[in-house]
Amino acid sequence: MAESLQITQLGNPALRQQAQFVDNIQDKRLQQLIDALIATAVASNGVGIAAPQVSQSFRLFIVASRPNLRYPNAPQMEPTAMINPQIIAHSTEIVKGWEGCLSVPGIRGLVPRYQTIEVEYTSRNSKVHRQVFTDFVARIFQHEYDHLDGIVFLDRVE
Ligand SMILES: O=C(NO)N[C@@H](Cc1ccccc1)C(=O)O
Ligand SMILES: [Zn+2]
Repeated sequence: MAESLQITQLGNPALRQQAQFVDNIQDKRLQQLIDALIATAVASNGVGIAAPQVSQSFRLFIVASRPNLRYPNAPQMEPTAMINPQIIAHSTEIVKGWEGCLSVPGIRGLVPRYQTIEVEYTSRNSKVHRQVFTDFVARIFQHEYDHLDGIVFLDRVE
């Protein structure tokens, strides 16, 4: 298991950068960053983490939903690296749900998100995926996707 990295906190400008498109997915350093992000999410009991949260301004995040103390009813899934992700379509339905952020410790907020989204992303083996996510996994995706544009959940709390 790779070592986990220090998480950039709110107030650090690195969290507000516009992250850059990933050109070479097979680059060794990028693959090591993916391993470190997964280790960091697991070590922090997170269900997701985005590269800007370790001050790496790449359009890359991990979605790692699994039931844990912080989100006991989270669905179980394999931690998945999503590279150059896009939201292709979304439901009109919007639902509010509680979110936290590893970069904003100790604070939760009620955040409106699309209930269902159709997404496209490239996985770490350079395969392009198109999938539909709903409810909590859709929420995590939208939360991480925001980080790639320097947006944090507090910006969306009504
Ligand atoms: O800070 C992050 N990811 O950026 N991690 C959050 C992700 C998250 C997203 C949406 C709802 C709940 C939780 C976490 O608490 O694991
Ligand atoms: Zn976050």
